[in-house]
Amino acid sequence: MKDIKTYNVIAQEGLDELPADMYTVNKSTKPDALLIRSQDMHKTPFGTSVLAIARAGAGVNNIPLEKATSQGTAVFNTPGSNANAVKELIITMLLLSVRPVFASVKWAQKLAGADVSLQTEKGKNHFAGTELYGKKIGIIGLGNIGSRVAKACMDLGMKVIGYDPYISVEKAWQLSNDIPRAESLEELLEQSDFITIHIPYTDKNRNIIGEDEINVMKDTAVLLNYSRWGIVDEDAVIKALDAKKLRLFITDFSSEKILNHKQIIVTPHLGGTTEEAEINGAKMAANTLRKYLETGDIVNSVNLPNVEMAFDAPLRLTLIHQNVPNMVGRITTILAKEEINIDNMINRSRGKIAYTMIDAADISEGKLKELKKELLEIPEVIRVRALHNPKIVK
Ligand SMILES: NC(=O)C1=CN([C@@H]2O[C@H](COP(=O)(O)OP(=O)(O)OC[C@H]3O[C@@H](n4cnc5c(N)ncnc54)[C@H](O)[C@@H]3O)[C@@H](O)[C@H]2O)C=CC1
Ligand SMILES: O=C(O)CCC(=O)C(=O)O
Repeated sequence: MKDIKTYNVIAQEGLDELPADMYTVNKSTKPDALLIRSQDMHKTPFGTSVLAIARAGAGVNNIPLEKATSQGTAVFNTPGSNANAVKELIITMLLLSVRPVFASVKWAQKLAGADVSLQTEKGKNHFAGTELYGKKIGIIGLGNIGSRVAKACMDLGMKVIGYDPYISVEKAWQLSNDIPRAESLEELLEQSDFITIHIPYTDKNRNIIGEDEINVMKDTAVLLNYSRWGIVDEDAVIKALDAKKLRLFITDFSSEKILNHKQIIVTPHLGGTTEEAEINGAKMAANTLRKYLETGDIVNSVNLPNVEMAFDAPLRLTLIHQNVPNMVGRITTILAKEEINIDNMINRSRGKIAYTMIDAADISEGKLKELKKELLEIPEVIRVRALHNPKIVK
C-alpha cells in the first residue's frame, strides 16, 4: 500500500485513478508521494519518504527542484493539461481590454423608468469599443499555452508575432508555419498592440519585462501576464501606466502594490481554474505518479531524465545516482557478485543526475535487502528501489 498526500483542491476524478487496494490518500504522516497544485513546497517540509511529487499543472517554481533531486524525489508536471483554459481566459481578457463590458453593464443596471430603451440608445456611445481584428499581438513563449493563444488570435483575425528562442523541437514542429517569429524580444515589443507572456518563472526570466522593455513598446500597448508573478517588474509597469507609456496591464497575479490601480486588471490566479483543466491535470498527475511508483518509468519529469522500458521480468531495480563515469560498471559488478542475471537494462542522464533501471529474475527478500544496502554504499547512489512486477504472481 502506498500513501499519496494531497495539497490544494485536487479533482476527485484524479484521485479516482488511484485504486483503493493499492493506494491510500492523506492517511500517513510519511507519505510515499505528493499530489499538489500551487502549494509552496519551498515552505512545506517533505521528507525522504516522498518518492515523487506530481504538480497538476505546468509551473514548477513552487517546488525546490534541487532539494528534491538531491534526496532522490522525482518531480513531475502535467504539460498542456490546463493550456486550453489559459488560452480561453487570455481571449476573454483581450476582449475585455477593448470593449468596456463591465462599465457598460454597471451603467445599464442602474437605469430605471419606462424609457429605459431610449436612455440605452442615448447613452451607449460612452461605451464604444475597438476591435481585435487586424491588431497585432506579440506572444512571448510558444509552448503549450503560447501556441494555442497564437492560433486562437489568428482565428480572430489578429496579426500574430511570436518569440521563443528556446522552443523544443517537438513544439516547433507542432507550431503553425503561419506564425512569424521575432528575432529578438525588442522586435516583438515594438510592433505589438497586445503583448502576452507564456513562459516559466526562472532566474533568467525574472523581471524579463522591465523599464527598458516597456520603453520599446507602443504607448497604447496592453500587456498581459498570465505566467507568474515576478516575470514583469511591477514598479516599472506602474511608472509606465502613470506616465501614459502603457495603456493597460492585465495580470493573474495580485500584489499589494498593484491593487486598485485604475489601469490594472487583476484576476485571482484563475488561468488553469476550469472544471476541465482541473480534471485533466489531476488525472494526468495521478497516472504519472502510478507509472513511476509501480513501474519506475519516468514521464514528464522536470528533474530526472524521462525513461520508459517494458516491464516483463519479475524484479526491477531503479537507481537515482550522480551522472559520473563508471556508475553502470560499479552497479553491475555488485549484481554479478550476487549472481544476479540482468534481463534488461537502461541508463539515462539529465545534467548532473542519472537514472538506471535493471530488470532481473526474482530473488529472496533477504538477498534483496542485502543488495539494496550494497548499492546504497556506492557514494554517488541517491536512491534504490526494488519493484516486483504486478503482472507476475509469485
Ligand atoms: N495563470 C495560470 O493559472 C497558469 C500559468 N501558467 C504559467 O505559464 C507558463 C507556461 O506554461 P506552458 O505554455 O504550459 O509551458 P511550456 O513549457 O509548454 O511553454 C513554455 C515556453 O516558454 C519558452 N520560454 C522560456 N523562457 C523564455 C523566454 N525568456 N523567452 C521566450 N520564450 C521562453 C520555452 O521555450 C517554452 O516553449 C508556466 O510555466 C506557468 O508558470 C501555466 C498554466 C496556468
Ligand atoms: O490552478 C492551478 O493549480 C495553477 C495553475 C498554474 O499556475 C500552472 O499550471 O502553472
